[in-house]
Amino acid sequence: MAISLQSCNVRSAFQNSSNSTSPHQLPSSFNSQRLTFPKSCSSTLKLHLTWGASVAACARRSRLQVSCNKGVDGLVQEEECENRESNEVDKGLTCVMKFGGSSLASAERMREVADLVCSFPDERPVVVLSAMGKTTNKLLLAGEKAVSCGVSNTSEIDELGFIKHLHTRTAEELGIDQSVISGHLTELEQLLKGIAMMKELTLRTKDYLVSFGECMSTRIFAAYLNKLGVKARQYDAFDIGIITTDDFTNADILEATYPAVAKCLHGDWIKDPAMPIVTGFLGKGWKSSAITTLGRGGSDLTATTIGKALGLPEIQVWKDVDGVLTCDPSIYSGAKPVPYLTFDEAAELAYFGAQVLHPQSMRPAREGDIPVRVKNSYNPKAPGTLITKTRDMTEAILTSIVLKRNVTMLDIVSTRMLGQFGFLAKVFSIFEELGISVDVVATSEVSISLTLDPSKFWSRELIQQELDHVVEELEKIAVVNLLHGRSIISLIGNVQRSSLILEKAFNVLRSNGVNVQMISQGASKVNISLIVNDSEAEKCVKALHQSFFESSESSDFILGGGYGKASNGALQHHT
Ligand SMILES: Nc1ncnc2c1ncn2[C@@H]1O[C@H](COP(=O)(O)OP(=O)(O)O)[C@@H](O)[C@H]1O
Ligand SMILES: N[C@@H](CC(=O)OP(=O)(O)O)C(=O)O
Repeated sequence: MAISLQSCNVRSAFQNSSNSTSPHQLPSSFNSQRLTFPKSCSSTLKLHLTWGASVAACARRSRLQVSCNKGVDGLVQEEECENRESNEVDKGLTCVMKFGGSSLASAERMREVADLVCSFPDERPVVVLSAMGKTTNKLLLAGEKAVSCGVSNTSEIDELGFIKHLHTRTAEELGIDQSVISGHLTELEQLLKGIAMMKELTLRTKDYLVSFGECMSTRIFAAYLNKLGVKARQYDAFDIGIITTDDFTNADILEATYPAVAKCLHGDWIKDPAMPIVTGFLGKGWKSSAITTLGRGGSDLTATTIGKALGLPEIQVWKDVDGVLTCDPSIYSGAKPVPYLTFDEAAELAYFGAQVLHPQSMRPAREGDIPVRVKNSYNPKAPGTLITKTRDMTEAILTSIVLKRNVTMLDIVSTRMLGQFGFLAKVFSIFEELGISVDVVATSEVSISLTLDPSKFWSRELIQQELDHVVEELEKIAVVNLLHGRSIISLIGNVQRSSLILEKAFNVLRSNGVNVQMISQGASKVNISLIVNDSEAEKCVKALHQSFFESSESSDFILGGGYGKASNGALQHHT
């Protein structure tokens, strides 16, 4: 019998639990990755493991059943590994399939998604669902209206009517009992009345409010699968151990989540196999025990978190496009699917604003080294995008172009009151004190250019008063120029070929008469960011796309001057 421990560390010795007083029985061979036990050792074993990765992951890979005996919060867990190469375990869960709101807009779409889920006979997926269509936006709007409309008018809020109609009609068209969602619809209306009474919508209440979307879509979908004869079980993420910080509307997943989710989903599967249908986007604050959300688009993160917790071999994220595209199709309809990406490229793309993936969603997949496939639920035959740790970069130049609009830029030039270290340290300490995040930075000895993103959807909005305060503080040590209405164009690709990318990009921009105001190449080595005026940004993306992805000609031109390397290694250019 062998257990591949992957990243679990073995802390102490082994015991044959059938005789707990016997001396510790060491495995016949041992290294940090793999334990091999004598053949005779087929009964229940107790292992003392330090959590480094989900023990369920080990179990799946080694086809052993693992169950936690203790809570999820201690570092050292006592595990029982039973050598059960039985059918249930062989037929364990095989992948995560996540469907976003764009895949779940109507009863018709729910039917298609159900067909899709059931169309892979060898797959036994954990299904993660977002709210139907535009439900989350409508819930937020209903909440905002409730603040000022008066208690007696809450029932008349248009968005409440829309949500009720969408969900009751969907249930009706799928032929499932309205009781599956009627309790939630009543509770939603009561919540809106509560908001109207209090005349306030706190972040905590916002999270509770939007949770109704995912709670209802998953209940409808699970009931529909059961009606089709496919045994399914609905789960609310906040009840299965998705434990987060208490940062309402933008919570982070905590480590305790992984063993807790594995214990719950794997345990239930072993006892009574049924397809798990889990709410995306939601969690439970570890201090408050209240419902939290993971930031807009957070169901992608739920999917990768569950994938890592269960150590599943693949995570599928189903969208309404043929995978990750070479740029946002709403900016340029000529965007094409990107067949392969690394986790780093995908994370950078998401961080710099490509709506297709949640910015944090690659982290669990990278940590668990689990491939993520982005597929189109409207066109399942399309190959989609496969995201893995590494890929063949020999031919790669540019992968994707990402545009982030409405960015504020600051040019900060030292008055030389402080030395070089003092200047940089002081500038960044001001941002830290004010809790403002910085996106793109380029520095020289005496100047810093950086961007602040007021529209960043996973952080709070910056208001003018805060910006004025930043400028006031910075002006104590520098001359500051605040520039609104800028865009960041991120060129994601093989930065080993940055000279070629820059030659080509600058040639395109120059021939379009565009002045680049700052450029920065981050330490991640997969992204070069260019800052231009908002008004010129779309034109730039189209021209860059045509040059990089639609022209057969490679770079056979040289662009002279205009940018240099800053002392910190960041490339920079100022107009
Ligand atoms: N580089 C890109 N590749 C693919 N889609 C993109 C890209 N940039 C923006 N998008 C947009 O992201 C959308 C898919 O993401 P999202 O709406 O979050 O899907 P879902 O709700 O299904 O999770 C697409 O419809 C597309 O308009
Ligand atoms: N429903 C949430 C969470 C989510 O992930 O949605 P989607 O998968 O449709 O982007 C939102 O709209 O933000």
